Amino acid sequence: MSIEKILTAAPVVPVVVIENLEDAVPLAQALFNGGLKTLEITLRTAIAAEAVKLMKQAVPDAYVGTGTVINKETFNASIEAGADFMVSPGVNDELLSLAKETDIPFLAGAATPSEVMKLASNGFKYLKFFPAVAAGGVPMLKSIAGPLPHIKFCPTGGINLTSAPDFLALENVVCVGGTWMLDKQLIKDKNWAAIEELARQASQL
Ligand SMILES: O=C(O)C(=O)C[C@H](O)[C@H](O)COP(=O)(O)O
Repeated sequence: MSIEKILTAAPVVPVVVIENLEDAVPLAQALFNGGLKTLEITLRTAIAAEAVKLMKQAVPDAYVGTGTVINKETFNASIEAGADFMVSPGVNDELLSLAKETDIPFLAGAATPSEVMKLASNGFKYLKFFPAVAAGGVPMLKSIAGPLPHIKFCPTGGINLTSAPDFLALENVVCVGGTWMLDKQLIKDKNWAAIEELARQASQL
């Protein structure tokens, strides 16, 4: 499986924080049925790895990956959970060497030209641009495309339904990450139909 295929399956990658394990499957189904084929599950909660396993079983056609992969522990937890891909908000040398040892696609994060260049020299062609809005948003990505047009990004961080199209219009953007379709109150109410509708809206961008 290539990171390109995973990132181009839909225009938006939902960045999911699972607070209750019982929400994992209906949430994944709602997102997938709404057209969001690639799901990033952040390893920020203790149950996240278990959630990834359940989601993969219940929605086998989705690409279910892990987010917040920041060290060896989260890297290994991702492998153990059977993640289809991994996402890091940045990168460090430990993660770089771990990523080379696995076939699981690894989406590393960068926020500056130097970070992009370092990852490009390590063979990365697709990167997470994080934190997208805080790090300069659309103008920053346009500037990076000047000297580094071959690197493609999934900008994430501060993007919403209104701003997503401006990012998606850029040549060097393949998809955006976001949380706006994961409305906390709707999840609390277990209103999966409404989440599916928000996902559908996002998938049609
Ligand atoms: O957990 C990680 O590894 C992250 O990189 C953080 C997420 O990408 C942001 O939490 C996105 O959240 P929004 O700003 O609401 O779009």
